[in-house]
Amino acid sequence: LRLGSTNPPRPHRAVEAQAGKHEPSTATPSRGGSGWERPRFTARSPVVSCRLSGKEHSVFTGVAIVHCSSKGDRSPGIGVPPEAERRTRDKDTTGSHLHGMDKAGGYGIQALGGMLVESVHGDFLNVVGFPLNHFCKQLVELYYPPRPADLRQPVQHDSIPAVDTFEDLGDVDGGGAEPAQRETGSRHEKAEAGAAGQAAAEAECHRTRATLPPFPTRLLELLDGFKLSKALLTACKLKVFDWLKDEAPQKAADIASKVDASACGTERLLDVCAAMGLLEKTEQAGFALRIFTAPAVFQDVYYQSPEMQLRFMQAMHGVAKLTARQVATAFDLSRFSSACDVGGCTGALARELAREYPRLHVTVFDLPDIVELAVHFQPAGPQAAQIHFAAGDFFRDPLPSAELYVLCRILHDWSDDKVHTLLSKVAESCKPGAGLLLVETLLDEKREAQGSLIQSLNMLVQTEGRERSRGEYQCLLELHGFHQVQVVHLEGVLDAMLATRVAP
Ligand SMILES: C[S@@+](CC[C@H](N)C(=O)[O-])C[C@H]1O[C@@H](n2cnc3c(N)ncnc32)[C@H](O)[C@@H]1O
Repeated sequence: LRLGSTNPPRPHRAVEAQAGKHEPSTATPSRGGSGWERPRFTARSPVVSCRLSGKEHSVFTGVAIVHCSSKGDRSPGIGVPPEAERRTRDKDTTGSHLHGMDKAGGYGIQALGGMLVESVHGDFLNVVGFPLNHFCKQLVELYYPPRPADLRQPVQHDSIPAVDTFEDLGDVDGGGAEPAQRETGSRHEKAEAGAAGQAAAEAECHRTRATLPPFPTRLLELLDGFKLSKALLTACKLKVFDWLKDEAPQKAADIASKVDASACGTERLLDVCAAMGLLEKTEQAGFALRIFTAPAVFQDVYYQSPEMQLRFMQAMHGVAKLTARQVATAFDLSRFSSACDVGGCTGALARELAREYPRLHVTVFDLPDIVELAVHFQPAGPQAAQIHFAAGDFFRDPLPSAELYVLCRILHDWSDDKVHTLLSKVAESCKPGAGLLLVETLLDEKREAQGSLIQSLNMLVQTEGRERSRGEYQCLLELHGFHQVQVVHLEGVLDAMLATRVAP
């Protein structure tokens, strides 16, 4: 697929001069019963072209112009105006393919869908469905707020100013807030008026700056993120990482010749990969693949500072509150009188267990710092007397004794070795007949569920863990003496498994 889009519909003089050169050869969609307005051509045309069976097909969609001129507030993703689509289908046998293309926005080309896209003509963000028009207007409001005098004479904003006219907003044609200077009076008068005008403008500028909101850094980070993902896809497509896989560091020029790309472009691409931490760059040796040898440890990732700890707890608390009731009621746990929620964080699940089983006493076991902060998450209520907190490290310290152990979203954080260590500790603490309630997202056996595979990749990037299938968990449980495994799929992504400890 090749996707094309157009940028601002308002003509900039420099671009206007070229208008016509890029006008589409196909007819423009006219206003019909479909609600689409006739687009006005100003500069480049929004063209979607696709290569199918080696043949290039270009389709005029009217995407950006139609939306910008009629609605004014959102530029869409790829969306083919119904009439344009019909025209093209009538003319071309690629109708079904085009139908696929008009869903390109839905495939999320900014994310994994980007893998389908060979190249983008025009503005990537416009193809994605970035609300460019709205965005530009907001920028203008941020940096060029209208003066009271301008507000009295409303400016017709039938469209956004072209992006490349932003620096020129003082120009009347540019549609900005600064009115043009009038040519009146003698040279001397003009010079005086000019100086006074400039002083006033500077004072105005200082005042405006002082009241400006902070620079939108997050927005720029977001844009950088889009660009980084495209750079990464390009590097993968050129097989840069494959060329570096088994070899010593290489100079950009050597890789350029292997991937058949320009030396300068390849060097920039490799620099971006190095900045992302995927390659290592040394001036003498060149670029080498970065080997991730030391997997991250949970605390190092999430608990780097007290602020991060608290933020993580807040996130966990929110998620746990959403799922706690389902977890607590997945099985009948009324035969247990004591439970230990291992890695129970803020105690959100403990509270739901206590509410559901009024004779159950629950100990929440977590790291000392977390237990200390957990007080901030405890609401008053009748369950409070059923819940206690105990601090410790579940790899090193003895676990509180209980008839039921709960491991909710714990094992997926850890490597197989660590999971064995933890399960053997739980098994040691259990008497025969004790229960183990395991809550995780089970990978489907064929590993086809994209969502959980992506989640599994996420676990690897963020921790040393991974998601596992029902079979894998069952093997782990049985290896540690837990049998009679029952599984319940909860609404959403979680699954609950209940197993019973048998006599060793
Ligand atoms: C992913 S959270 C799950 C929290 C909770 N079980 C839930 O499902 O919402 C993992 C929890 O394990 C705790 N944890 C991590 N390493 C630990 C350790 N070595 N000893 C005790 N708790 C630990 C963390 O502090 C955190 O509360």
